[in-house]
Amino acid sequence: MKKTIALIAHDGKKADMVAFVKDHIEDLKQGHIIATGTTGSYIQQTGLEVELKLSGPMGGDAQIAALAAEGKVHGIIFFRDPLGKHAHEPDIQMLMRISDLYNVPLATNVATGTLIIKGLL
Ligand SMILES: O=C(CO)COP(=O)(O)O
Repeated sequence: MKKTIALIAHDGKKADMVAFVKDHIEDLKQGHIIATGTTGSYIQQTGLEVELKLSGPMGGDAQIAALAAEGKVHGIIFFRDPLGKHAHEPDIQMLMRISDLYNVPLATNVATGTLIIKGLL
């Protein structure tokens, strides 16, 4: 069964996410990739197949959290912008809480994101 990996990046980190996807595209092709809407539309430009959820501020983080709670997401790579402020901060915290509650690996930077890919794909 393919592992489902969620990719999410705040605006200040979207370029980093695209570079990360390009660096790991062959590994990522082994999984089922989902992403929040805007992040996903950038990732699609790399040629990687991505299932798009809603944009983060419109509920995309919450959708991914719900899937994680149902055991349908096996790893989350979430490049947060430590300098940004977000109207949907409660959703972001909820996603992180759910990943801890259900023991779903969640990476917040390139180094740990690489470990998730190497461990799961
Ligand atoms: O806001 C986000 C995560 O909290 C990301 O959402 P987008 O990928 O739609 O920009």
